[in-house]
Amino acid sequence: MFKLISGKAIAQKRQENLRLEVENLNANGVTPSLRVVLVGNSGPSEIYVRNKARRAKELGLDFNLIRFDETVSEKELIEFIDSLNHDKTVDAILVQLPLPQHINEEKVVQTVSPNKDVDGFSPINFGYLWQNNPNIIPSTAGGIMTLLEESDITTTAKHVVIVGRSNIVGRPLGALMLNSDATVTMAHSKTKDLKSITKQADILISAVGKAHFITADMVKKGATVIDVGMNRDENDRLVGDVDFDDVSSVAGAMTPVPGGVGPMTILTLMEQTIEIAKKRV
Ligand SMILES: NC(=O)C1=CN([C@@H]2O[C@H](COP(=O)(O)OP(=O)(O)OC[C@H]3O[C@@H](n4cnc5c(N)ncnc54)[C@H](OP(=O)(O)O)[C@@H]3O)[C@@H](O)[C@H]2O)C=CC1
Ligand SMILES: Nc1nc(=O)c2c([nH]1)NC[C@@H]1CN(c3ccc(C(=O)N[C@@H](CCC(=O)O)C(=O)O)cc3)C=[N+]21
Ligand SMILES: [Mg+2]
Repeated sequence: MFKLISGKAIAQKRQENLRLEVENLNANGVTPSLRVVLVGNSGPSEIYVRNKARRAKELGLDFNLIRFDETVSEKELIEFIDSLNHDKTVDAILVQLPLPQHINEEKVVQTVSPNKDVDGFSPINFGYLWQNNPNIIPSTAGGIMTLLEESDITTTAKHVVIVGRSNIVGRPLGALMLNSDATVTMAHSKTKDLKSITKQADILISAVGKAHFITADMVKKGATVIDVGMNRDENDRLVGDVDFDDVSSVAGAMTPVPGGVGPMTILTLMEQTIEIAKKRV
């Protein structure tokens, strides 16, 4: 038995409730507002921005994308973020990553006020998460937890293997899985004999950024496989990290790309923007 997990369908279903919450806030004179800062351009960031703008519009959020040229100075960027921190009409701030080489990413992330840090990347929110006392959490990791919940896939006592340890995906997901009583293994580019580790996973999550990276020989029969990757293949098609046709013959459940984790990331971002805005009522 094989189950295709549609993040798209789950996100659509939950968005209906969100719309009602926004109506409720509107009745109280509050329109949740989100500001997205994008420096230069990268493929995955452009997809993210486009889809966020669409969902925000459907929900009636006050959404604004602020683009900076790749050559913007660190100082100018930080001053701009600080102006958003002080703007009372702004609930939530998201700075798209990665940033260009000449800009210190840590410094920029630390500039975002923890109260408006809808990505959950600020050290305060990251710390809360790792103390099992989460406040605002990173959207992709949060979206994956919702996706599993909605698919009745439990995490307690499961062996969860996460490939990738970035601050955006792998690390926060490791914390959430640990908080949810999974036994967690985090693998990365220095991991020895990766296949022997991924083969142990009841739930395997790939956040590497390489097309066809996960193949059937790396997956235990019946395992759940979650594909975070956003890559272009040889034919310039959008694909994940998982070799879908190969792995679907052994996995028990799997997310597609597109239509898997991506829509859940956006849903979670919208949910958290609305949560922050509720504090204004
Ligand atoms: N769908 C969504 O909502 C989202 C999708 N993405 C996509 O997910 C992918 C990962 O993103 P992100 O976490 O930002 O990427 P990063 O490049 O920051 O991290 C990649 C991770 O993969 C590890 N890695 C690289 N090569 C190997 C290897 N051969 N074996 C094992 N591990 C390896 C790296 O290890 P090391 O740390 O040792 O370098 C690193 O930890 C990208 O395709 C991105 O576009 C990202 C965010 C959201
Ligand atoms: N601060 C920050 N936070 C992030 O969460 C972040 C980031 N920077 N930088 C870029 C990556 C990438 N990312 C995506 C989110 C959703 C889709 C998405 O909507 N995917 C659709 C694509 C469908 C399509 O339009 O083709 C899907 O998978 O179905 C893609 C990529 C978030 N990231
Ligand atoms: Mg940099």
